[in-house]
Amino acid sequence: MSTRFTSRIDIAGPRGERFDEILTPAAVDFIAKLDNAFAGRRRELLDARRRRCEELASGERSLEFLPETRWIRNDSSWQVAQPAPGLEDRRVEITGPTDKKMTVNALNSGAKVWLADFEDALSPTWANVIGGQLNLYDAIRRNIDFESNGKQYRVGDNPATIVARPRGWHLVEKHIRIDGRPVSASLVDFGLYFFHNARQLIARGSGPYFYLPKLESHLEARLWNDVFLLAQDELGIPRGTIRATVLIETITAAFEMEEILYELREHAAGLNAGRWDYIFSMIKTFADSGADFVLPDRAQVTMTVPFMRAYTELLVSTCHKRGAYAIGGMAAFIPSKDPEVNATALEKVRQDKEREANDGFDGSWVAHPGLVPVCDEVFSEALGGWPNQLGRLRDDVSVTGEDLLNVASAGGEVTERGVRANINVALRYVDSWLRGTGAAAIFNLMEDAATAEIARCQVWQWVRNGTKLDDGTAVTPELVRQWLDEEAANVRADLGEGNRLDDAREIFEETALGEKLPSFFTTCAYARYLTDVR
Ligand SMILES: CC(=O)SCCNC(=O)CCNC(=O)[C@H](O)C(C)(C)COP(=O)(O)OP(=O)(O)OC[C@H]1O[C@@H](n2cnc3c(N)ncnc32)[C@H](O)[C@@H]1OP(=O)(O)O
Ligand SMILES: O=CC(=O)O
Ligand SMILES: [Mg+2]
Repeated sequence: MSTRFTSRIDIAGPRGERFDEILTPAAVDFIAKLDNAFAGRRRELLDARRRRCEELASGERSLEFLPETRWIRNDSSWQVAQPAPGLEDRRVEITGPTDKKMTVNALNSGAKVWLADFEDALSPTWANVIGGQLNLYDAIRRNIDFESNGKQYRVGDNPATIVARPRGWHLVEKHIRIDGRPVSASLVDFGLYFFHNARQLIARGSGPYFYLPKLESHLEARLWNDVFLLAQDELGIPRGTIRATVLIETITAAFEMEEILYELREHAAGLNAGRWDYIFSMIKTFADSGADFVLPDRAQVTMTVPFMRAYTELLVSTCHKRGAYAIGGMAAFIPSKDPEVNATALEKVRQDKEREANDGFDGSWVAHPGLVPVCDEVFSEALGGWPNQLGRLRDDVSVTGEDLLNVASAGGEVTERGVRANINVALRYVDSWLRGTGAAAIFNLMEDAATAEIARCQVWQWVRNGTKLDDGTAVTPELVRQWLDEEAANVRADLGEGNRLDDAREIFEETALGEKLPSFFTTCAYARYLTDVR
């Protein structure tokens, strides 16, 4: 179905129940204003990404702290905005998709913040995108009570502060078209949430807050800042009301952390160490740069390997120098009904949070309500009565560009088990994503889009480099195809009827075994499988 709101805007896609409450003419018009103002710059920045990527791959260029922005790093006079209402204490942040049940559960989880996810944990079907907006709309207005399986769901008295995470700049939303062009998915997710909820949130003592994913440069942060300025002006909301926490989850952004905070300083709340996409970015950026950049099995790339420590140490010291919160990342372990597995998971999460708290982070992420208490306990002890650790300036930290790029420092090895694990988890996750679920529990771990990206990129890198396994066998396309057949058969036996394994396999083959390494599996898989709109 296709409905014309104005001469320029088309909404294509099924009209779900109450979708018209989100896709009002005024809201869609607001998206169109954002698109008109920023679509061109978005395209230019995506071109700049591509050019930089090619230059890095060909060795024409290397990564360094930018000489032209040294003045920003050397100017000690600037700080980011003061913490906004509801964001003063961020010791525990729960993340999760915006389906109805998870929305209520996350808000009631005891976490200080809920990252309402339209990104790594989203399968961007039209139903999920607009349904998620509806759930947020209802939850903010305390109008989301329901019953399911005999359990009452109702937002309690002290809910978490909502921080919405729109999709990244690389994605489009094909169901909203302006002059025939699909609109930036970032602008759709941001725009609809902001348009409908900013005033409500402010009236309730909170505000319109965002996590910004997958930025690759400070110029992309500048674009977001300009989006915020226009959006606030359009709705007559004072500039500086929005707060944004930027995920540092690409290697190029790690070289521009201070500049990113500077660009957004009027709206900046902090930086987050998005470890999974960071690993993905590291592999992708240097996939063709030779053996020195080949990472070992995914399970061996932990937060304690030197190049990952360099990144988190730099993040904390950069944030605290500028009065910004440093928020830790996601340990993938989730609670289990098996007491032994559960105890191990809780212990692993505890160790992860202890390391972050000791390093000076102001809070961290958990994937499940059952992990809120452990994160709370660890950070409460480290904070010692304060809402943050901004006072810990970490002047002792000195991280060089070489430290950030020292992939070889990870050591470790590549094994048959590691290759098979990547194939297996990628198939399972992509199957889930194609069926509309963007976060899944797989072998007692929380897996999302970043996992599948790491898994298929590692395979590509190992094949490209003819990497030798621990037993001396080289990783070849033929070997991977043989293991792919075997792993697909195993996975099929578990998934049963109605699975999308054949499609998942096709996506894996294209994105892990093709001649070129695609930037994201989500972009092509979205266009091919999640929408009929061409
Ligand atoms: C790389 C990154 O970007 S990390 C951030 C993105 N990823 C995420 O946000 C993933 C968040 N986590 C999840 O989605 C889920 O925890 C999963 C999919 C991993 C597991 O979910 P489930 O299989 O439902 O777990 P489980 O059965 O243990 O859930 C128990 C209860 O907790 C709820 N729950 C589990 N995780 C969450 C969550 N993150 N938010 C809110 N509620 C949750 C379930 O809805 C369920 O509620 P119920 O008792 O009312 O039915
Ligand atoms: O978004 C978080 C990450 O780790 O990736
Ligand atoms: Mg991420």
